[in-house]
Amino acid sequence: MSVRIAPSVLSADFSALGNDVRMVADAGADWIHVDVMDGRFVPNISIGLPVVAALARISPLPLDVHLMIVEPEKYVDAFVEAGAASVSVHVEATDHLHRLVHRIRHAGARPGVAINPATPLDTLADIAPDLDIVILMTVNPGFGGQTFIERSYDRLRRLRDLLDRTGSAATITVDGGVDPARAEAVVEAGGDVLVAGAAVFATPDPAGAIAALRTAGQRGWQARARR
Ligand SMILES: O=C(CO)[C@@H](O)[C@H](O)COP(=O)(O)O
Ligand SMILES: [Co+2]
Repeated sequence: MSVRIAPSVLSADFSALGNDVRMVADAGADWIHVDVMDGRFVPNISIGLPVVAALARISPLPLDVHLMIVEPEKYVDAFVEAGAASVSVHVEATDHLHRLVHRIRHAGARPGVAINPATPLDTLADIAPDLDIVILMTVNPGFGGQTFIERSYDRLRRLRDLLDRTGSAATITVDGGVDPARAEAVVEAGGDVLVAGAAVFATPDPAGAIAALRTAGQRGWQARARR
């Protein structure tokens, strides 16, 4: 196992989404991260079910769907049906996280939980063993291209400890403001999957950015293994 790279199509060219997905797949990305925003849980509206279904038809890579929506219980089955390989819901968006996580798995996708920068990590302690993915938000959700919140390194280390302590095999996805300059430290602190939107799609050389994320991430992975 090694670091995985998940470009976020939030910063892709929406008029040529299929091309952008194929381009990052050819460049060696591992997952396609799809940010679904409803204008209520977050102050932005992005894409929804028809786009996920269309991407699922053409994507050579698994779709990692990040739901930033209220009442996610109304929609998780539909996103799995649309072709999501993993579906993550926000811990802040539901009162019935255990039921929802198991519903996602029962529907046939890998369940994940995303957590905002100000939410105590301990909220995850009792659900962690049931998760495949924890998305640690390193910006406030809602927009691509924001600056990584520095305090996230400490949260990453504490989340890694929490997963070890609770016997959880979940991977940690680091989401927001990740770029090649931060990738090594982010992985060394506990990240397994690097989401990158602007750092991939808002550069003139997306393939080079993916390679740089992987090289730096691998260094962090090795440093973590040595500890
Ligand atoms: O979920 C989100 C934002 O809410 C992210 O997935 C962003 O889309 C990542 O974009 P960058 O910060 O890497 O530009
Ligand atoms: Co996201």
